[in-house]
Amino acid sequence: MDRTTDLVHCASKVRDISANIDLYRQYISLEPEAPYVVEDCRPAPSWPQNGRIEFRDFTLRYREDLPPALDGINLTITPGEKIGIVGRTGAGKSTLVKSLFRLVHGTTSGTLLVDGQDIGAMGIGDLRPRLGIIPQESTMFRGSFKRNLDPLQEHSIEDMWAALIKSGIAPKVSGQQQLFSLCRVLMRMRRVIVLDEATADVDLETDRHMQQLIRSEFSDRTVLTIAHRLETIMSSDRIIVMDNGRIAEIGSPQELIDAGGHFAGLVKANDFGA
Ligand SMILES: Nc1ncnc2c1ncn2[C@@H]1O[C@H](COP(=O)(O)OP(=O)(O)OP(=O)(O)O)[C@@H](O)[C@H]1O
Repeated sequence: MDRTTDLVHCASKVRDISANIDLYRQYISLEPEAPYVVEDCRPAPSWPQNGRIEFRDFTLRYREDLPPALDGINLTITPGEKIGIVGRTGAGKSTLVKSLFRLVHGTTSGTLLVDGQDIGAMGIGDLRPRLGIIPQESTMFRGSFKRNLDPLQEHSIEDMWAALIKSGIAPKVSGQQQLFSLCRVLMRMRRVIVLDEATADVDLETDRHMQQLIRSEFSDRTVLTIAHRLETIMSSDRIIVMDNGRIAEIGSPQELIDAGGHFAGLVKANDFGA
């Protein structure tokens, strides 16, 4: 009986050890994060001043054996432009915006410039904090409300209150976390702001409130929006339709409606009318 117990004990130990080995293998196979700062390629403290984005023949593969998730993207977004991004699932929408933050691990070719600066050459510590993002799922961590809102402690309490009041976070019952992310972005007011399905989980009223705020507060900022609801991006200056890692359609909403392609189909299906 004792031997059986010993055997069971041993078997469970072996299972634990092999699970740890698997975990260790996963850790050592993780790609190292890019350098935080590259001394000879540091942007000016005021960068980016305008918010011009240029993808030049930009290709990204998550793995060598996979087809490109972005395939030869050539795109110039002018300062202050509002860009809506749509496309089927897996079309490359998230990869496109995450590339701006270098949040995707993979191999790239071509260049991605923000205000003339090659973002692939600089450290991620000089890149990521200079751009704004409202992701689909906001990160909250243990700590005070203020610490969550301003983790780097860059802002005054007045700035924080101004952002909180503008966002209308207090009386809202739904979308609190998204409004919290909006507050963070409102406090920092970066030149380039990305909304990656930011309002997918909020109700229509909160979505409209956020869009209205983005239009008024970020009127001179470059804003890229991947939208769950078509309504969210109908007032964009230009719409990009992604398909299979490529830009399939690009133009103003009306131009794309007139062209009668994928976007026009979406508009019709959503009963927006031409
Ligand atoms: N971490 C990853 N590793 C490998 N392939 C990935 C990874 N993330 C995305 N892909 C692939 O890259 C392509 C583009 O994905 P991406 O998430 O950018 O599309 P999407 O248009 O944002 O889709 P969705 O609307 O579903 O979010 C897809 O073929 C997807 O399967």
